[in-house]
Amino acid sequence: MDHPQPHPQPRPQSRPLPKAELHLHIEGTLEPELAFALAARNGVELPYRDTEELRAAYRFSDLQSFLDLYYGLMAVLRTAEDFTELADAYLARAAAQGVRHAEIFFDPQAHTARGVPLGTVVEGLGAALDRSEERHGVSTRLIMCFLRDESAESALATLEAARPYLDRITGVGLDSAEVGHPPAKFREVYEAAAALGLRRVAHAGEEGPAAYVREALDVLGVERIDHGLRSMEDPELVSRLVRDRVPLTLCPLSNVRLRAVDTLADHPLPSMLAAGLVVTVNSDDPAYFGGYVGDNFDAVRATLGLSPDQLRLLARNSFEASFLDDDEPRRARYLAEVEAHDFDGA
Ligand SMILES: Nc1ncnc2[nH]cnc12
Ligand SMILES: [Zn+2]
Repeated sequence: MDHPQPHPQPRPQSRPLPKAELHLHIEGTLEPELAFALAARNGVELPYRDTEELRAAYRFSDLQSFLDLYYGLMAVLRTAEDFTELADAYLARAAAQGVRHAEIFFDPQAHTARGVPLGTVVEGLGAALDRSEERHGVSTRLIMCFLRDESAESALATLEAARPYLDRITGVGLDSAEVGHPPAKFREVYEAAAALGLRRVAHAGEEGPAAYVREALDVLGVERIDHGLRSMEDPELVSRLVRDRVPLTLCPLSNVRLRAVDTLADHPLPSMLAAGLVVTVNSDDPAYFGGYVGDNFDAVRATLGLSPDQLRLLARNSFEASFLDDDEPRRARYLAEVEAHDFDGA
C-alpha cells in the first residue's frame, strides 16, 4: 500500500536572536498613536494635527533638537495607568524582537517638573514590570536617570524623593544634553546612590568628548557607559575599556538620526568589536529613531555585514553586561539560549 507523501512543512518563522536591552528610555517608546490616544484621554492639546504630522517632525539635527520634541510630547503622560500602558506596549514589542531582559531608563525630573508625582511614575511603570515575565516573558530592571542639564541639587533632591521606591529601582543613570554638563557635576549624587546600594551607569561620549567617558568612570564610578561612541578618539581609553571589560551600550539607529555618525555605514561598531570592546546594541528611543532593538540588529547586520558569530557575541555581551548578578541561574539560561540560536544560514 502506498504511503501518502507528507506535505512539505512550512518553514517555521525564524525566531529572533535572544538579547537583553540595556539602553532604552521608556519615554522614548511613546509611539504617535499612543501619544494621541493619551492626549485625548487626558485633555492635553498637542501642537500637531495628527500622527502623520507628528511623525513628520521627527527630523533631528542633533541631540538637543530631539530632546525638545521628546520632553514636549511627555505632556500626555499624566496618570499611573498612562505609564503602565506605555511600558506594557514597549515590553510587547521588545519581546516580539527577541528581548528576554530589559533594563529600562526613566526620567523622573521630566515628570515631576510638570506636576506628576514620582510615585505615580514608579508605581505606573512598576505595574507593567511586575507582570512582564508572565505576560511577555521579559525580565526587567528599572534605572532612574538624572537630567544632566538640570542642577546637581535637583538630582540630589530626586534621589531623596526616590527613597520610598528604592525596592523597585536597581540603579541610576545620567542623560539629556551632554555637552557642557560633564559627569563630575554629579559626583555627590553618584556617591549617595552608591551608598544606597544602587548600580551606576551614565551616558557619555554620545556628543561629548572621550574625556567625559573617563570622568564617568573615574568620578562617578559607573559600571557601564551608555553610548561611549567617542571613546574611539582616545586609544588609551579604548585600551582601558577593553582591559577592564567596561560595557558600552551602543544605539546605532539613534546615532544616525541624531547625526552622531553621518550614515549607518560609517558607524564604528565593527572597529569597536575588532578592538575587543564589550559592546551591545540597543534602541535608545525607538519610537523616534526608526526601530526597536531587533531593527537595530537587522540594520547593522545588513549595512555593516556583521556575521552570525558577531551577532551572537553582541547578544552574549548584552546578558553579561546586564545587572542580573542577583540571578545568575537566569543569566546562564539566557546565555544558553544565545548559544543555541540558529540563524537559519543567514
Ligand atoms: N540619546 C539620548 N541621549 C541623552 N539623553 C537622552 N534622553 C533620551 N534619549 C537620550
Ligand atoms: Zn540614551
